[in-house]
Amino acid sequence: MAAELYYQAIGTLQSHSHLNNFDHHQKRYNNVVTLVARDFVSSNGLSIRRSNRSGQRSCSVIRSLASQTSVVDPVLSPSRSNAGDTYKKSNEAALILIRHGESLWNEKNLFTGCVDVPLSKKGIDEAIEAGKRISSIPIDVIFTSALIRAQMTAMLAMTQHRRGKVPIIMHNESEQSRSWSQVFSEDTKKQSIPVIPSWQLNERMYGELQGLNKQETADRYGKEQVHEWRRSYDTPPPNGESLEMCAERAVAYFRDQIEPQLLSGKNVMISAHGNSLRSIIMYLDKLTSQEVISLELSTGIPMLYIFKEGRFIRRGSPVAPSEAGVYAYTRRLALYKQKLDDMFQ
Ligand SMILES: O=C(O)[C@@H](CO)OP(=O)(O)O
Repeated sequence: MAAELYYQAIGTLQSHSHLNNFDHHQKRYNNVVTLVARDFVSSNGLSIRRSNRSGQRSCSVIRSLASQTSVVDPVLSPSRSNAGDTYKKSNEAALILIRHGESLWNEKNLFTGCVDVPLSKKGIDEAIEAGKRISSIPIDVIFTSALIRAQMTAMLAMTQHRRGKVPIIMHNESEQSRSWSQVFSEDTKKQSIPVIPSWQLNERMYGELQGLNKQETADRYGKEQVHEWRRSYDTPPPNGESLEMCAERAVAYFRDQIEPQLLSGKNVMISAHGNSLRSIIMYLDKLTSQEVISLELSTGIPMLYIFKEGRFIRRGSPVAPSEAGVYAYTRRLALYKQKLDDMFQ
């Protein structure tokens, strides 16, 4: 078992990159992943000392404790696990970030922003593939943007999850929608995962570029100008949002609504967009406004962080065709997977 898990860690060392054109940070992430592997080996009984040197960063002060969701996963419940004590002590939570699969406008190379376009056939396949990669990672609550491409991605990914819980969209738009979508069985609630949509996780509003072809726009305004609109931190596209403006609402939402869930031990998946996730990753990894320029996210590749002792620790990003062998599991994640193996094999 220890050896198998060690090789999963090594697998991650060899296959962690989802960040294109990101050499500088690649080195930093290599360090992090190396430390992850050391930590991992150490937690499996081998005597390799854990170093403090890492790219891990402290997260900001958690400002509030949100109410707990009613969903308690029996797989994680101490009473159902011989590793219950470990769960209590480890006090960690998984955070999965996923950019939606390819949309019909990604396929056509059009600026999309807040236009609500569904996934392409390729995007559907990517979402299902992403689901396979995270099928053994615990998920207690899902946050998505209000846009269908992020919601489709989350739902399609969850069809692959081995735990088999049902993702249910929470309709909090009005008192009536809340009341009309109530569930009256505690058992059924326990077999459900709340999916919380919010506009704050939407793609950056692309202003007057929405619907324009990216190549034609570059031909017209120049490659440099378009690159600045697309990747700079503080230059907004005409009448649209800069990454900085997008970060103001996406990171605030993350801090107010998502961090408290992680702090209370909930495992969270966020399904969102290239730029809303870039701004969140900038916050998690403490990137500078210069560094974030070269951060590119691929469609449909899940990224895993562990939230532990107030810090976000990147655990690698799988690029292999299946979930097995791509993540360096923490001890807690390995136990969860083992429990699923025991339950479903
Ligand atoms: O068009 C968009 O909404 C985004 C994401 O697809 O494009 P960009 O890569 O320019 O941020």
